[in-house]
Amino acid sequence: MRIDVVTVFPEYLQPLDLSLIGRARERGMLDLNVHDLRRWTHDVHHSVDDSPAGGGAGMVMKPQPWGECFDELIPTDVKPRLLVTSPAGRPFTQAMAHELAAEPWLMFACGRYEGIDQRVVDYAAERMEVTEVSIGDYVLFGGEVAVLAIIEAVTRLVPGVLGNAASLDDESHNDGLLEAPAYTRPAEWRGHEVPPVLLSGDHGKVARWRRDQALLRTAQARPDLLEGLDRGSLDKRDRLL
Ligand SMILES: Nc1ccccc1-c1cnco1
Repeated sequence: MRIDVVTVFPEYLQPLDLSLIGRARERGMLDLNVHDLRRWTHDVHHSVDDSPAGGGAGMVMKPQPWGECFDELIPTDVKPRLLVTSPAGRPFTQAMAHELAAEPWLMFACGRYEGIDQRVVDYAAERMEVTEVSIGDYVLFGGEVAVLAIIEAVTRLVPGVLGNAASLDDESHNDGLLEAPAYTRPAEWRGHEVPPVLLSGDHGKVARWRRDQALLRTAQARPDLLEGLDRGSLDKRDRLL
């Protein structure tokens, strides 16, 4: 998978040099490139923003650098899927992570200030698939943090990036539920015990306990997820809870 990130703060993306993503890049599993948008500016101040048309507070990212960036990075015959991080975007979910993990080439445009001139999105949408995406209902200084979160969620689904693929099986949102609580040694710690079923060696009982805990946790913290759950995926015991 190829990923390009265009940002005015390339150093914000340095965490992508670390850990499993960094290793996947070294091994050639991820072709990930970070580009400074100011590379496509021509004035002495390398300006990327201007006053908002119609007035108002703040500044808007101007279209010219983005247009020249696309001209250089995107050939005529092969197009990336363009993700524009924005508070007004489509909510990012695990389902979208799976959708994006199937794409051969992703390009992320990190907005700053009051956003990117809308014509950048409209112009790009004439040439490639463009999705404005949000990681939540809150306001950040810019899109870089959102891009880090999305790239981590997506690349860990790319075969070979996550060492032990089994880790993908029992995690939150994978089966529509939040994951069960996790424990390790010692069996008792400061008056708190590991639930005895987890030490029983009975794999069937452990699996049932984890499923019950996942359902209870989801009902308490995210009842909305239960509404969206395919009822067919609930077995008879689930319905008793
Ligand atoms: N607040 C923001 C400001 C700029 C670019 C993205 C965002 C964003 C993305 N998801 C939530 O917020």
